[in-house]
Amino acid sequence: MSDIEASNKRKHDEVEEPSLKKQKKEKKDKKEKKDKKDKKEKKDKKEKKHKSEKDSSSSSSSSSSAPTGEAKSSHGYTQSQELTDAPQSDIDQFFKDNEVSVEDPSSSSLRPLLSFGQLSIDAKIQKEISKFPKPTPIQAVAWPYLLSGKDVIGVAETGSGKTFAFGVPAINNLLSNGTSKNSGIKVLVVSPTRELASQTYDNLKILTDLCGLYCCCLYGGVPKDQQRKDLKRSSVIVATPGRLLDLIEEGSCDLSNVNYMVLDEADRMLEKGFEEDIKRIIGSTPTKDRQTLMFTATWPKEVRELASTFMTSPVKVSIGNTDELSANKRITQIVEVIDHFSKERILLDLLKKYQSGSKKNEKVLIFALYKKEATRIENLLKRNRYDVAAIHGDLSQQQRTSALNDFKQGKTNLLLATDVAARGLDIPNVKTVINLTFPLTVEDYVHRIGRTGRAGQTGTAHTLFTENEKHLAGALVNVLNGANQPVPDELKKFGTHTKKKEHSAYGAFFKNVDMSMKPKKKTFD
Ligand SMILES: Nc1ncnc2c1ncn2[C@@H]1O[C@H](COP(=O)(O)OP(=O)(O)OP(=O)(O)O)[C@@H](O)[C@H]1O
Repeated sequence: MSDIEASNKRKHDEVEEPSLKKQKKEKKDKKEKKDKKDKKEKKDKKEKKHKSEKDSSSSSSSSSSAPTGEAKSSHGYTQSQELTDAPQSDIDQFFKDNEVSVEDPSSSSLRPLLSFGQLSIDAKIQKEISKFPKPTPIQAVAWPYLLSGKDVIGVAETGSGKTFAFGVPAINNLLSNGTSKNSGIKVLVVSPTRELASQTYDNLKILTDLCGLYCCCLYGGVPKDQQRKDLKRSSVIVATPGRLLDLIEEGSCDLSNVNYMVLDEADRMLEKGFEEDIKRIIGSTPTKDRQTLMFTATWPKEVRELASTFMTSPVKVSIGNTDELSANKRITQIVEVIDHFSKERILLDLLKKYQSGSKKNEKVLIFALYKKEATRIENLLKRNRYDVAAIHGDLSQQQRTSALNDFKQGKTNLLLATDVAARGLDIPNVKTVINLTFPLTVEDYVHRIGRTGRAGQTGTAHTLFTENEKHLAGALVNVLNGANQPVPDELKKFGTHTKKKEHSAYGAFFKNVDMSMKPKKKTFD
């Protein structure tokens, strides 16, 4: 199977595709849409004019130095007196310790929140979030900009609290804008997989429940009826693209009131294959006064230009050196170069190593690349009397959900998954990730191993690497070096040539993008 076929196959595992029926309906609606489009174009012209006036009113300079103490107030955010009074040396130290970099076209230089006490938001949300000792760096730096109404690109390592980084301002902004149950959908979070959408929903629901608002989760593989009902009263939705488009096109989901939109795992959502869906979804939200957020742990140059077309003067907040692809440094990475045919025997040896004796009950997550491989390995493990749960695209949604829950709750300590589980999933206490087959990209590798070592913990990732993946050896060596991990000689033998990642839309002609450039605006019907 070619890489492209495999990649497309994988995407089918992960994202709900709009149905054929819908495509027919689309044709029928085309004429109607054209009439609407003419009207909309007129409206958009006016909005564009308004936006470019807004953009040009802000300076285009950018800064990555620690902001100074002057009290700031904009769009409902006022810097607390405590933060204003904090010595500049504390702010400088925070920037240094956490390798923070901020590129802010409007030079608003908002100080990071060094404690929850410096955050002035709704008391109920404040109380809930204060169950943690302090904001994580991405929360500390992004919150002031998000509460100020800025578009933000947030890049920080796996397991660093990005969900609340975008979730807390989302719900607080709803409250400060006086949102009620009848205000329509105001907040939209788009996620690449059903499991991640559901997890993000669980997190946001904690906050909306506290505030008397409703949140709902839209994904495929389950009936639509309940989702249609939930949509009627929800202010916040978390959705996978396919089901969301289905519900938009049948008229059950109206995004025209959305003013806060998040692309979670943004680089994945902007990849070819999802790009068209994302354009259609964004095209259903208002262009004017929409705050747009992109969050991820990996931000390849290839997607940055496309991202900028959806955003207005975004502030880019990075924790760590995010210009280079980098992995969480608390994860011990072991890479073993092996012969393809010895994989299964080595896997059984690794399970003895990572799940026996005092480690008997430790959670291990195994990644395979294809559904067929996952099924074959699941059978192998069962034959060897391992109690293994599995998540991949050949299983029903009910089977996927119950496998993940069993693993989360520790009912089973071994989970076998395809890349459907690579991004975002926050599973407590995964001690070891085994990459049985290397993923298609090194970005996916960083996300896969990020299922361990979350929220300040440590973990181990053991990766089997074969000659079939030698074109990724150079990029993997860079990730290992960046995290001070040993590089096996056998890996170096493949050479350290790094194959440039091609964007399927821009191909070999892709240009690296200057983030200080003014965004170009595209309008979608
Ligand atoms: N301020 C905080 N202090 C400590 N833990 C936190 C804090 N905020 C969130 N967490 C916890 O950290 C864990 C990881 O958070 P989250 O899932 O949001 O990570 P992420 O950065 O989105 O990871 P990924 O890149 O894999 O999607 C969660 O269990 C979450 O509850």
